[in-house]
Amino acid sequence: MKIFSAQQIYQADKSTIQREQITSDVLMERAATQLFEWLHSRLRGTQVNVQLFCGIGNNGGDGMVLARKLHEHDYSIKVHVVNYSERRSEDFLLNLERLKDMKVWPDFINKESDLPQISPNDIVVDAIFGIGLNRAPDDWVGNLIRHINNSRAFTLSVDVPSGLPVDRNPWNSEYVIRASYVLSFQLPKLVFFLPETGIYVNQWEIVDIGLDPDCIAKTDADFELMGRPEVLPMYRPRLKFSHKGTYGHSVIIGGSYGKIGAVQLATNACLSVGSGLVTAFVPKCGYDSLQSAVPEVMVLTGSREKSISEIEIPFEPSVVGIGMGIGLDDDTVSAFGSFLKKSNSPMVIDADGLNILSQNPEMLKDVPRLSVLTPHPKELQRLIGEWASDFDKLEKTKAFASKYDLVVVVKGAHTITIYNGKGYVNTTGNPGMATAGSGDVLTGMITGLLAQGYLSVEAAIFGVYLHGLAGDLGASSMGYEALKASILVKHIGNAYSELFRQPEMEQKDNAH
Ligand SMILES: NC(=O)C1=CN([C@@H]2O[C@H](COP(=O)(O)OP(=O)(O)OC[C@H]3O[C@@H](n4cnc5c(N)ncnc54)[C@H](O)[C@@H]3O)[C@@H](O)[C@H]2O)[C@@H](O)CC1
Ligand SMILES: Nc1ncnc2c1ncn2[C@@H]1O[C@H](COP(=O)(O)OP(=O)(O)O)[C@@H](O)[C@H]1O
Ligand SMILES: [K+]
Repeated sequence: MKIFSAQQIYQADKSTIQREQITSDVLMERAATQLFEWLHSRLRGTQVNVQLFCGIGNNGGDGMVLARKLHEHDYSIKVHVVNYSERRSEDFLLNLERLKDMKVWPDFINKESDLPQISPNDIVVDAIFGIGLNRAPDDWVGNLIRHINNSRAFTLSVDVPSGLPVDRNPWNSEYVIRASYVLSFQLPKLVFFLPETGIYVNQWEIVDIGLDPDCIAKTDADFELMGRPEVLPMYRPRLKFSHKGTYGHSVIIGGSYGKIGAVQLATNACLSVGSGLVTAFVPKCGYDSLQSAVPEVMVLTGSREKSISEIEIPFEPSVVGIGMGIGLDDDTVSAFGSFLKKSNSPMVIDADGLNILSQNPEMLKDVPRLSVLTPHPKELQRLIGEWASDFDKLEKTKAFASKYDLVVVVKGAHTITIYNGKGYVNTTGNPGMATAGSGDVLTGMITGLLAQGYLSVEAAIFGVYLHGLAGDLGASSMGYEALKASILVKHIGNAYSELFRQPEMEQKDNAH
């Protein structure tokens, strides 16, 4: 699913209005009807107080329409107009009149007003600001937002949490609604998925308001949300008359004294994701443990006991995954550098492999194009330098990836794969995966997918999705805390099955 900028959303609104030959208030009515249906299907007439806070733009207009519909269905409502500007939108005014025609009289909140009482049992509808927010809310509006947050009432935000701009970080983090639930029109917003701004969104859901599908299809989005429908078509089926050679020979290079487990996890994951053959290249101290822990894996060793000082692979691997637990010894660094110089096909680089690149940036030119780099935030920072915000981080990563023609997997709660100026936002995974070695598992999986012929960007996106799904399945049986990296590996097979399971309630199962 595409993720649009505010400008692109306005364009899609405009194009829908033109194409369907409707007026903008018809689109607003349609949007707010969806909001009403959502709320009504959950409340089913329950006598709860609904307090609607509506701005004076079109987001407030949506709130006005919702208020009218709730009133028509005998809900107990209180409507507040947050009167932050005299420049009221036409559709807001139109719907304010329609509400008054039904003898519902909103109160107008301005700078001098007392803050309204909100009980924790009320439902708050937040329709103060939408995607039109372009500067910090005034302090009195910010205080009202804080008051709503402090009420602990269930807060349903219309389109976006008010006070959260869609293309930058908020000016003042206190002046943003902490939404219990966001109903986002047609498409999700990038801010829902970034660590600095995703904290304002507990759960979100798309409401389909029928925006022009041609316009959406034609518009190039900088970011895309990767759910099952986007990932499934990337799957490469196994062929009946295939053999292990069909699915590639992966080589995992890494490990040092005390860090052989990283290679064990990566090789195991590489096999489980479907690589035909897997060889590990480790220092001598890793030989026995690897041979007994993962009998399917072949093991090569270097000449040293505790670290890698040269990398010699006596055959042409389909793909190499390198860096986990490899350490930063001088000899390891030069072995890594020489290995890069003689490598031509895409590889996967993780952990200390990335740290070596950060410390020796002249090596970057030797990284084969279309290689996949999998940094966690600290490793990314060492590679691309400090950033001012998540938005800045993504721009800098895009520039870095384009400069060296690489795929960069920015790991996090919503891992974002960056390639060719675009970002692919992952939807699977959970906080149980914040555990030692889960990154090693991901590296092994992406390597194993490349071995099977997936293109670099697809191996990264598909691997990240499947890795998160394995984590979700693991967490569903054992919870977050006990989830360990080795359990992720055990669930890779289940994750494949889950990918192909037909959800019974696909239509309704779209909350996040
Ligand atoms: N355009 C359309 O056809 C549709 C728009 N819809 C709604 O319209 C919303 C966008 O509406 P608007 O463009 O009117 O914008 P908003 O309702 O988000 O904001 C209202 C106006 O306030 C002003 N403003 C921005 N920041 C401010 C601040 N800090 N203090 C005071 N004033 C400020 C801006 O001029 C802005 O246009 C969407 O989020 C969505 O809820 C929906 O009704 C669906 C259809
Ligand atoms: N809160 C979270 N939600 C979802 N996924 C997470 C979360 N925290 C970590 N992960 C995932 O777990 C992996 C952690 O990788 P990394 O930090 O490299 O771990 P390690 O170095 O221990 O192997 C990444 O794929 C990341 O996306
Ligand atoms: K809002």
